[in-house]
Amino acid sequence: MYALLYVDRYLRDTPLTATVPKALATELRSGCQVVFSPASNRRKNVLAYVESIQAEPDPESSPEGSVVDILNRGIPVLTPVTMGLALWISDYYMTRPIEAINALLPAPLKTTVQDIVEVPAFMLRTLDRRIISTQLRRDILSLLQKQKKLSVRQLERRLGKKNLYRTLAVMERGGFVELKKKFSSSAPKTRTAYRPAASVDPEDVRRALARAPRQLEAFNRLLEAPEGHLFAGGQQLSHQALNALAEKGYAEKITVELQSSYSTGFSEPPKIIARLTESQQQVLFAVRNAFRHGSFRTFLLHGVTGSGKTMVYIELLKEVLEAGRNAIVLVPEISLTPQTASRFRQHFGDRIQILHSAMSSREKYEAWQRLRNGEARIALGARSTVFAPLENVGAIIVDEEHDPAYKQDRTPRYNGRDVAVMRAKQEQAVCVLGSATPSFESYHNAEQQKYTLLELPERVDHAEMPVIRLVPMRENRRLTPSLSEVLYLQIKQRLERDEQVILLQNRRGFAGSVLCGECAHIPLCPHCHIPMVYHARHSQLRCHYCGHAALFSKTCPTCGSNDLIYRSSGTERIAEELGELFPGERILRMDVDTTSARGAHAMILKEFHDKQARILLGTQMVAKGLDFPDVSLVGVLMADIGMNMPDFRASERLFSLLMQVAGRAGRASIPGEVYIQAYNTDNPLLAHVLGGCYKSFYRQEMEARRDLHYPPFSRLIALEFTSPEERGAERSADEFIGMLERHIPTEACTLLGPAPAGRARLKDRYRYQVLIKLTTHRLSSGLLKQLQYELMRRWQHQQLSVTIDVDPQNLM
Ligand SMILES: Nc1ncnc2c1ncn2[C@@H]1O[C@H](COP(=O)(O)OP(=O)(O)OP(=O)(O)O)[C@@H](O)[C@H]1O
Ligand SMILES: [Zn+2]
Repeated sequence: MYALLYVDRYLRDTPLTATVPKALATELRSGCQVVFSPASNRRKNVLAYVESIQAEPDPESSPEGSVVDILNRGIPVLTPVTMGLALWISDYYMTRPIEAINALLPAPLKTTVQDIVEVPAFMLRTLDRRIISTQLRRDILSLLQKQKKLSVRQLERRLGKKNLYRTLAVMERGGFVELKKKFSSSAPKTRTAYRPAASVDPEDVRRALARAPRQLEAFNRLLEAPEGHLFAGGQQLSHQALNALAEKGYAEKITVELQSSYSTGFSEPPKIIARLTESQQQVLFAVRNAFRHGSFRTFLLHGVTGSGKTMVYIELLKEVLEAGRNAIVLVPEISLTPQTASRFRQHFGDRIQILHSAMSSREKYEAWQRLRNGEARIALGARSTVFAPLENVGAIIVDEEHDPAYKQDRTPRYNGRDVAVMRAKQEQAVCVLGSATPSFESYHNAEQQKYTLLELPERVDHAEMPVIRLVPMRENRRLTPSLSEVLYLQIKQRLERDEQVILLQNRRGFAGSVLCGECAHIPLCPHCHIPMVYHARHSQLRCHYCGHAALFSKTCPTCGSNDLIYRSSGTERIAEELGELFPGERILRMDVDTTSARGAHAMILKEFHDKQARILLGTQMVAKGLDFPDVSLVGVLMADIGMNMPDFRASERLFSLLMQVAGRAGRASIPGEVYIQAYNTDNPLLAHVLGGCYKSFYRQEMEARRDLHYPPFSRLIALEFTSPEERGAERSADEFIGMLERHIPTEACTLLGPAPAGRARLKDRYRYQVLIKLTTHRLSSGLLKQLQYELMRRWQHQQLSVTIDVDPQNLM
């Protein structure tokens, strides 16, 4: 027998043939993970995946080695559907099948170093020699009896024998051994927390701390902590203050076990929703009918912010589970939307498996196994959750389908949303793409009847859409560099009424750049040649692309002048300005810098949810899915950020950001208002935002896209040529265009470039781009890949790397 295999680290486009020994033949199935032993070097075993099994060898390819062992107890790690997806991805996104396969399996499954064998406790007593039929099995058992636990590697070494997995799996089925994975973090995760000391009277403590405001505040917050304790390092709760409290005996240090896998660190009391609204029911009815029909169909659910899309998903999934089928829910980034995840969890309990990037290897591995063996029936998580090892999937939901986070920015550069549609097709499932601001691609597909459009034009419970107002910054009095008097008064009013405010500034750090008023010098990143961002807290300049950091000095490094101008405020500076305008008010800041610690997002959102703070300031993170009833005001500090980016999707992105953040206001009984500060008030996009109308914006933008043949009127393939040598990057791109033109008719596509990329140099590499616009034809994946390899081979001396990005989301 022969198997066609995709072998790890063998960068090939087609599977290779391997012989299968008789002993393995009955167990081997397609999708199995196996050990491949190449004929050229018998000792160099590699992991591989079985594409298919054949009785006869391929007449064109002779066997290159053999399958010597089967992993994962012979249970295929790829189902026919996920194998099909991997092959589709490698073809559509022009990568190698093994790269796609590796992308869809969790890391712990792709290594055998943690594999261990144990003897189950009872076996130690009841070893029955008659059952242990072979010498090898007896040897294994006697070794294990001495050691109780050995890694598979150790076992192999001691026995001087390799490829024991199949034997071990047979022995495991007989109950003689247990095969496990050992993870370094075997102990449950814990964290130090603080709680008020039991023996003290809060009033005494408050008096004693009258002169230590930080400690006093920390103590007050401990008293109010919902779970009775707080962790250090969260917003403004410094280790120092808490330690001081502990030393004085006012607080106690305790160790708290962190909840595992599904927990996102955010929870809220369940909300009882008696019944769906009329429009929710209509939408549910349409999707449910398609589901009952049992055939593939994709819906685009265009529902305004706060229209109750989540409840529709939940009701649909209830029916899917009842019908005995399974489901997948994709969200852009789970840490940013813990609220959505927790609502699903409330309804489905253990039947849902939440996949979280902050999970440990062990948690990831266990979650994967739970889905593979049917213990959990809904997988919810970010884009890679589309590969969940579930069988018989009946529905796939993609929440906030417009979000660019669905696109993976490394090989394979797939879009989770598009893979979701492909998977639904292969599973004969319904697929629901939901958004208040659908991507143009999806809306166009709906107009073309490829998707079925469903709408939720109103908010639930008669909540009104927020009123949106523009604040032209040139004409308005400013109280600080970033805050107009108008917005200030609005914030003040909300605080007086004890309502909440969300403020958006889509730039982090203190100042986007620092300009010398004397000599006009701007510090640039030495690796990327773009302005370094000033971070006041660490007194550092940082490059936001490569992370390079340098010490900030208050004098200009070239002329020594003290006259430095801080341009383009970031969240850090705005937090400082707000602190001055609203002394004593706690301001939560949410951006990449404040959320790097595990669980930090959830902590900030929880504090805001519990009204321990009334102002939440942040980057685009604050625009995502938050559903807090007391938020009555949303302020955008500078809508101009992102207006003039050289990317044809810049307007679409900004429109959707503004609409999404506006949508956080007035979601319950308190009406919402939105104030948008902008300099460039003529930008037509703003008029559409003020009108709150997606369709009018879509129509207008689509005209421009049609004229310029941009997606959805064409398909784009972006190629990037990078090299430490500028010449190499540019010339190879040129050569590529020449080669491509020789291979394809000119009318098949438009070629743009080569041109330096939006960020022409990143991390010491020069970047040149070529953009292929395909209006009618398709390009064969094989041709482009062949040209790619050819070029990399020819320009090896300049360390050229060429990446192909199909349907690129980011042209910078
Ligand atoms: N039928 C209903 N009756 C009462 N309240 C409801 C109903 N359906 C949903 N809600 C509530 O309405 C609020 C908004 O719902 P949800 O968060 O699902 O909106 P959404 O459409 O996802 O909005 P966004 O696009 O802004 O994320 C939630 O608090 C939800 O609990
Ligand atoms: Zn840099």
